[in-house]
Amino acid sequence: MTPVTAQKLDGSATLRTIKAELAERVTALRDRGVVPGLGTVLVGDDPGSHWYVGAKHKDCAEIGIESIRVDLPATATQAEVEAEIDRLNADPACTGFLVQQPTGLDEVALLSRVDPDKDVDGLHPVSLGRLVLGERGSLPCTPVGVIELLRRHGVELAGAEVVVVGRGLTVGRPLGLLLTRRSENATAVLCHTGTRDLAAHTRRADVVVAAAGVPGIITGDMVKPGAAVLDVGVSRVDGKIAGDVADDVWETAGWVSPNPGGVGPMTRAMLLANVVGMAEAAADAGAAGTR
Ligand SMILES: Nc1nc(=O)c2c([nH]1)NC[C@@H]1CN(c3ccc(C(=O)N[C@@H](CCC(=O)O)C(=O)O)cc3)C=[N+]21
Repeated sequence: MTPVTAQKLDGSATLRTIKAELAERVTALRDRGVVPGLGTVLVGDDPGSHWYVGAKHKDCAEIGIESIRVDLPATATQAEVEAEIDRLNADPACTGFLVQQPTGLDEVALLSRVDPDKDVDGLHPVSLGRLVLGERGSLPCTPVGVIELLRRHGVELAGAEVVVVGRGLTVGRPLGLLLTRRSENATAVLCHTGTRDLAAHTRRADVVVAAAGVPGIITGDMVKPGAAVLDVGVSRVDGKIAGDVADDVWETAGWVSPNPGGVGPMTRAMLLANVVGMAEAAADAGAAGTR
């Protein structure tokens, strides 16, 4: 066995820290008479999706956020899911909500139906448009979780070369936009299935974010010594979670965010942060309106 040299980017521990910080903000909101409430809409019986939704409600309960859980059978139609979205849009007890993906339905249509001011996933077209324009809005949870995990472990992004592997809507695409903001100042390279020489890109990178969903696609020989490597890929192989990062990466990298225990818990942390932040924004807008 070659020795492990990398330090862990510990998403589970960071989630606990962030929950403690957010619990104080929830208490302050409740003191102002505002109770944050997270809604979820889950369709079907995918075991992963059930686990994620359950974890999100447990997180909420721990820090004083109320939750409204809507579970629909796999046979639910587009119109039935849209009716639930309309109900949550109108429900004052629900300060933010998400439609758990995948649903097997037209997801862009579902996302677009959510009130952008309740879009805690940061994936509504208006939220993504605000991100492109650099305006305030809710931000997508997984890519922000990646950035927050690096920041809280002191891994510098300013001036760094970051290679993102994967161009999906929930991770790679928005992560490129976030990293190139002035506040992050990273150089972002988005690699994907059309990339001619993936290893040539990852070997230059100070930070590699593996979000391809291909088990073991990033191997030790593809990583610069000392680089930070974040495993975002989630595949299930023989019922076990398999990430995009091969075990030998721990021998070369300086930092590794494992899967599980890395970016997954950070996604939950950033969802909670969005719920609290949007409830604060709504409370401030309400207070301004009554002055
Ligand atoms: N509208 C929508 N919003 C989402 O935020 C969303 C979604 N759809 N669809 C699916 C993905 C996936 N996702 C995860 C959340 C937590 C963990 C997580 O905390 N995982 C644990 C353990 C996982 C396990 O043991 O099964 C860990 O990494 O340590 C992982 C993945 C949110 N997603």
